[in-house]
Amino acid sequence: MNAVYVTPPNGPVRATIPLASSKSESNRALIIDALTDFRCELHNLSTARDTQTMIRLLRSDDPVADVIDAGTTMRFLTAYFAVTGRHKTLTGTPRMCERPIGILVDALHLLGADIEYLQNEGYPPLVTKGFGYSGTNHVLVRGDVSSQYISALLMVGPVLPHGIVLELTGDIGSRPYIEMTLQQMAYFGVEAQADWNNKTITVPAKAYEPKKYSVESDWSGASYWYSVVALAEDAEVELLGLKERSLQGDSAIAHIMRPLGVDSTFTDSGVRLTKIPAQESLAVDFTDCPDLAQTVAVCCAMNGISLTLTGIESLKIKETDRVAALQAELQKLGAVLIEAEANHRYEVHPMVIPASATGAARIHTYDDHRMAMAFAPAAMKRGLIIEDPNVVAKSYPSFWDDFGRVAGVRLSTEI
Ligand SMILES: O=C(O)C1=C[C@@H](OP(=O)(O)O)[C@@H](O)[C@H](O)C1
Ligand SMILES: C=C(OP(=O)(O)O)C(=O)O
Repeated sequence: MNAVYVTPPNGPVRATIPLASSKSESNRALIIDALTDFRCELHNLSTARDTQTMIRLLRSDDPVADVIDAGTTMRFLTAYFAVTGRHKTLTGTPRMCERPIGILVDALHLLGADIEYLQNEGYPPLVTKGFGYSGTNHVLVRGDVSSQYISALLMVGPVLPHGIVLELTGDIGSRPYIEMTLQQMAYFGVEAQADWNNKTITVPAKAYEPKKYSVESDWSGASYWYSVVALAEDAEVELLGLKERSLQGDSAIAHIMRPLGVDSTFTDSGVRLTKIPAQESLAVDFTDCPDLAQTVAVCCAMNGISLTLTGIESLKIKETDRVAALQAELQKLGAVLIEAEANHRYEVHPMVIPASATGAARIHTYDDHRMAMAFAPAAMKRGLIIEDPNVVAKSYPSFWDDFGRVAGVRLSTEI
């Protein structure tokens, strides 16, 4: 499918959505399971390509592990293969080979891992060649580039002879993902001590306990449905399998979307979204929840809400440079995203350019699942074409099936 044409609903939106499960939780559970020699019983693992790739690569004897475009899979497997002394080449898409990994590899080197870069220093592809404990278990790791390096080190920490002590430097981004890692480790019997004031996390040397574990539905995937409800004239949507008290930091979408006009009522089966009046402007710090930034930016742009965004620096090193991608595509909807100050404050100004002057909106998705899914809800207001729609397979393979089930939204493939 080259593109999909999405048209606005012709009546009220009523839908019950069985969400995909979280790829973040799944990928952590899979690494921990591997460290118990696959003795856990994992339920409701995500169908996301990132998770399916993790499952395949953990079980494979192939000397080359191609993670495709999965950041967590690349970072978590690098630590796992390194510390377990495996000889593996880790590679991925051209974009994956532009996403930095030097901070993690430096830390693993210090612990005693033998890792070599195959092309560019600090970037995949790389090869893990063996492990001889250095005697050092105390490592300094920057906290302001990607939390995935920290999660990767924490999960392999218990199998090192003296555990691991991580001292985080700089601001800490995506901290809820680090907390998710610590909570999943605790569930499997390894209690780490996190001292957030001193930015130090101490993990004991201890075997994980093999257990049953069931993965929750994906709050990041839920965000697109919040945007649908905010943008549709009349909407009520129920999202199944979500919990109010979640391991996932992206559950923050429930609070962020309230001033944007969406109320959340938690039920035994999930959460029901209904419409309430929206504010005219909003400021959101995305430091803890970077994956929500695109959804909220598009939602505000389409609903005439001025948005101030902070904490979005990490967006530049994700599946694409998401700041640049948003800037280019929001323009097609008549809105602009500008860097307001050099101190990383950005603003979305909705509808600066009259819709009549912008022509048919054909949204380019930049090999980024979240570009496709963040822009799709704009179809509540106007017809649009989303290019390369299958990109959603990375985290939410059934996204278009679910979207097509929304009453009155018509999807047609466009060649
Ligand atoms: O650990 C995880 O599961 C993730 C951490 C975040 O990355 P950063 O820590 O690089 O921001 C997030 O953007 C990504 O989608 C998933
Ligand atoms: C950034 C993301 O994933 P990753 O870094 O794991 O590729 C994402 O899913 O938005």
